[in-house]
Amino acid sequence: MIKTRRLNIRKRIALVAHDNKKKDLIEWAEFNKVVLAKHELIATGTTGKLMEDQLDRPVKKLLSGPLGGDQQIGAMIAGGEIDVLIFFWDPMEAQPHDSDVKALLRIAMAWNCIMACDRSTADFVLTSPLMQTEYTLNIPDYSTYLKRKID
Ligand SMILES: O=C(CO)COP(=O)(O)O
Repeated sequence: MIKTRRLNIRKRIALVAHDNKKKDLIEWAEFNKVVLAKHELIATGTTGKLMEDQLDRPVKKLLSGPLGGDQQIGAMIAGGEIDVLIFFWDPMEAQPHDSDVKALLRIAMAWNCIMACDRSTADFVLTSPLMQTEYTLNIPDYSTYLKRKID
């Protein structure tokens, strides 16, 4: 049986950016302010504060990334509480919480979460007609894998 998840028209978008990428995310969010206004925003602590100031609207702020915010977003993805992840991670600088960053990227892949890690992909995601409709997301079927683990 194929498992699916129904995404509403109003998507729950998680926003996360590393320090060297925060300026990029702010500019991107300002450019896309009108579209973003139609959706619910969730973010790691510092990113969320910057987004609130820039967009002049409430953003659900979690802990700062290095203090557990990345893990909170990952848990929300696994729990079906995030529809889209916009994660501007820094490819040029190692982070003290690299293991959390990797875990977030991994769990997003594991759940087939819509994800963009740079401005061009984020633009393509946000302008997709699927953002303006309900959407049925297929959840990968790991039952064979799980069965193999139990056998
Ligand atoms: O570190 C982050 C993502 O890995 C982002 O966290 P902040 O938004 O709290 O800076």
